Amino acid sequence: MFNDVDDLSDCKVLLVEDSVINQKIIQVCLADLCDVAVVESGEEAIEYCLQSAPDLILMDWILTGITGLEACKLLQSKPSTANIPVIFVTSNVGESQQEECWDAGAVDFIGKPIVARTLVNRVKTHLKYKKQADLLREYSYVDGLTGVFNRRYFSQEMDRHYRQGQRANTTLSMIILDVDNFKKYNDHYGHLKGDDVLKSVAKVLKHCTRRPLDGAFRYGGEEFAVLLPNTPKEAAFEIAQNIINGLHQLGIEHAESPFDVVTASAGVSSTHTASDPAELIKQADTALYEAKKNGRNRVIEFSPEHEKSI
Ligand SMILES: Nc1nc2c(ncn2[C@@H]2O[C@H](COP(=O)(O)OP(=O)(O)OP(=O)(O)O)[C@@H](O)[C@H]2O)c(=O)[nH]1
Repeated sequence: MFNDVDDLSDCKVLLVEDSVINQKIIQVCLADLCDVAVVESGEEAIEYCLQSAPDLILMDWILTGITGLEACKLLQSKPSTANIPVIFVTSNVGESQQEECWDAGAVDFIGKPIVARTLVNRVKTHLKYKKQADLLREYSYVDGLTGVFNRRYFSQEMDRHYRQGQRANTTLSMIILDVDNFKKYNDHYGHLKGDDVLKSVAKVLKHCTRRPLDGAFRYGGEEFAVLLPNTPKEAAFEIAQNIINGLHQLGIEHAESPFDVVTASAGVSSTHTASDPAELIKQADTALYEAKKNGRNRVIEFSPEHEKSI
């Protein structure tokens, strides 16, 4: 899992330094290790990090405008930048300055004048830590069998997208999808073949949800969820239909199904009718129940009528 952390060439270090000579020295030292971007002030550093987070920041202490220490504290206070490790590069290495570095949230400091080997080794060590932490976070969010996100991440993403949709006044839609007659499939073909079916479903989901904010999740055993931020229910219905058709067209033999191939059913809901995340999920589930009741291999969009029929 961690074999690829030794290659740091895809890592980006942001150097916050207003001395051109120091910029050049550090860039030359790190040239063979990783990518280095340079900004000259704390304000620019914060703006840069909000656009695209680097893997590590090398921060000068004394800068024009806010100090490096203040910039570090500001970065630590924002959820989207708090994970970026900051190393101070400073000639202020007295005891009280070191205390201030730690208090500001820095992970390390490097004294000036710079010793090339120390700089390279410290940067290498912290980039490796960062890469390992990123990988662990990614793995803890991904379902091991299917490669789509897991249910824990679904809960986080649901909350985040719901709140974002409320703020921006946009519609969040969701799909819940369940493989049809899957117990019979497992009983007939065996559990391993069943696992292959789940992998195929995940592939179709990934193929049909391509916008950057769309997310596909394994919601339960043979149940999947799709979150579609900024997507009206009509468009969500179409995406669900594409998924159902896509799976049907794979033509995976299912001798125990009336369709002869593996199919799935889906329920669609949106914040047009749901007023909180729990209701959004419940409504998609209700619509899925209707799809199963109406013969399977189909998509049903939630309607308040369904609640009366339960
Ligand atoms: N192979 C495999 N099977 C799983 C996994 N998770 C859940 N299942 C199986 O999925 C089946 C779901 O069965 P049911 O809930 O009865 O649903 P169904 O047979 O698909 O029937 P309908 O949903 O009504 O069409 C059970 O047999 C579970 O054991 C998994 O990770 N791999």
